[in-house]
Amino acid sequence: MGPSAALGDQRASMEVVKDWNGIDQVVLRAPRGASARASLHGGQVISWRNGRGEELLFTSSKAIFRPPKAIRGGIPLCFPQFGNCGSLEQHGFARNRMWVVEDDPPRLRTGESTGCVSVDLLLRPSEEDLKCWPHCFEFRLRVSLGADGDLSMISRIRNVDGKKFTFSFAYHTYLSVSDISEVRIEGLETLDYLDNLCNRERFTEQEDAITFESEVDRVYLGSPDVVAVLDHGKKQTFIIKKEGLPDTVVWNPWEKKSKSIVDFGDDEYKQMLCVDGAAVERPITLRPGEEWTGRLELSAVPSSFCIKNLDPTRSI
Ligand SMILES: O=P(O)(O)OC[C@H]1O[C@H](O)[C@H](O)[C@@H](O)[C@@H]1O
Repeated sequence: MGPSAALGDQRASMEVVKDWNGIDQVVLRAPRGASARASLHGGQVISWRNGRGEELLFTSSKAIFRPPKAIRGGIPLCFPQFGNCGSLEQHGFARNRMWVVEDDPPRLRTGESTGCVSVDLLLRPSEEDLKCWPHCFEFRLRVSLGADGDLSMISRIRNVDGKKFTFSFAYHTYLSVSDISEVRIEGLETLDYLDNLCNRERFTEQEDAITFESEVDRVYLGSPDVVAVLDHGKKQTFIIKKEGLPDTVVWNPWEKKSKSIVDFGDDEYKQMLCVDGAAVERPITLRPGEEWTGRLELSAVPSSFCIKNLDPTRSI
């Protein structure tokens, strides 16, 4: 074993394993030890670990890892509907379907970085899906890990139908936090938001930073493409960068709602916070042959690396 291997260095790798229900999971490993795991159930990233092996995403101890239930945790994909504003089941069906690995996907735009290891997943509608949402689409998801352990996700949704269709979308990202009372979000101050707890009424954020003392369920509108989630307990900051996704959803169910969610522990709201790059207020319309791209990039850095070092105008 060479000296670098002794320090935990390894080659980037991708491996397909079975979970305890026999469902395939794709495990990505970056050279300095970071890893990510995506289940073909929902095309859902269910784990993202840093180079020290620490889990950065929350998954409930009561999560059910079998269709037709979505997995409570990780990064469910809400498509073609976010929430319950529409005729479909809550958050659409993509998170409950079996995806496939695509070995030879169409190329991304030139110049797009794809990390040091990645996997491409694909969802096409089934006959049943077409009965409730009669639109032919191809949803391609690339999940990548950078050499530094950053997690990036690129969603490409293509209209392969003969007529236009409209959808909403979210990367419903369950971040793992030390304690919700130790967490604040920077980057959403002064924005307007729709409050799901008040019939989606529109308000303007008055706080300098968002902190948590009760249930929160909001869609921040026209949010910047870089938002920071500071966790004082872990002295760690999540940097969330997005592209093609105008809104940011913030959700914590708090005590009472937690007790009503069957696949969620009564006290688990303390260890999680959902901050989603999303397109909710203005759904996306694709004409036949058109494709939409929405990107999300997550990094976890020591909090001493302050948000002021970030340039919100830099695209990902
Ligand atoms: O329980 P789920 O269907 O996974 O939804 C969990 C939550 O997702 C989003 O954050 C919505 O804004 C919430 O209203 C919803 O409660």
